[in-house]
Amino acid sequence: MTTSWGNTLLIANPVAQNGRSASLVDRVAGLLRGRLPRDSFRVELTKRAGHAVDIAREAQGVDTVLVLGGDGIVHEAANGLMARPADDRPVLGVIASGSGNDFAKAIGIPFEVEQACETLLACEPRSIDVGQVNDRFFVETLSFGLDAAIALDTVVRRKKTGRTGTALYMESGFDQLLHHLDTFDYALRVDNGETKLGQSITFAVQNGPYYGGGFKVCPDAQLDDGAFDLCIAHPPIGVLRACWLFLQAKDGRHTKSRQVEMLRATSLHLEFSEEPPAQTDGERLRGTSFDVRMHPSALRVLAPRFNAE
Ligand SMILES: Nc1ncnc2c1ncn2[C@@H]1O[C@H](COP(=O)(O)OP(=O)(O)OP(=O)(O)O)[C@@H](O)[C@H]1O
Repeated sequence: MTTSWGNTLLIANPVAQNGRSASLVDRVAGLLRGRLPRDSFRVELTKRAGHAVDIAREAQGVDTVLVLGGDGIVHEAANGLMARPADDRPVLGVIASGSGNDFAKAIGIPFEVEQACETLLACEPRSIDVGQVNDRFFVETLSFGLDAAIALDTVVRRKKTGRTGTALYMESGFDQLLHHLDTFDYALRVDNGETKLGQSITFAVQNGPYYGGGFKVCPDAQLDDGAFDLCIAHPPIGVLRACWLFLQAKDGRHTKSRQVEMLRATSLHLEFSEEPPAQTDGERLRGTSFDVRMHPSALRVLAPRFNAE
């Protein structure tokens, strides 16, 4: 079987999903070695947080970078690849073995690793847009406030309990909803228009539709439409109403609520009066001032389809 992959590097995060990912590396490597031309495939394990950025940025003579891990390792590899000139940017492929795997879901990669490898081997590269917030790139999600607090809380909770996925996000979600329903004052300028002041409980800027282990916060977000979809939940929202909206968001049914504002943008400037909890692709982000811009069709990914159900 021939693929269009060329020289292929697998970057594997052995600590993803509380270390369960480590046991998958040999399985994936064995499977792919058997299907790719001799000497065209090698594996590198990450040794520390941030390592995948360096590996992806510095890989020489590589045409395709595959990652094995969660949204964090996808985020890091994408940042490494985006630091390279566009004409020397390998294609990205994802084998999901993380806890949330929102990006893999958005590009239609199955979560079972053998199926993921078969799917990747059968598909051609497709271009996706990449977002940038200050000096960081992101492929799926950027959010501030309650939902970011939930995403960050899941990391702590997962280490304690070993739980993962939607169940974990639900557990963190209800805890944050009951105890940290905070409001953040913001000033927002969309596409160089007028600056508008507002208050938010959650503020999401999505490239793809998912965050938080499959919550469809912006159901219409498309990875290849050259624009961000925004979802802003405005106060006042009581605890019961917030819990209801949270459950609705699992299937993207929250968007018609009167407290929820949906927007589209290709660039935005966002200032908060105090530092909110913030995440991008599930990784913590710090600060109060955020410039967000779009890089249309900047990265090629191995994807059978976009925005899988
Ligand atoms: N060898 C390593 N040692 C410690 N941390 C690492 C190592 N390699 C990567 N990391 C860090 O692990 C974190 C989590 O990685 P990843 O997202 O792949 O798994 P996950 O958290 O289980 O999945 P998800 O993000 O989908 O919930 C990232 O912040 C990454 O920087």
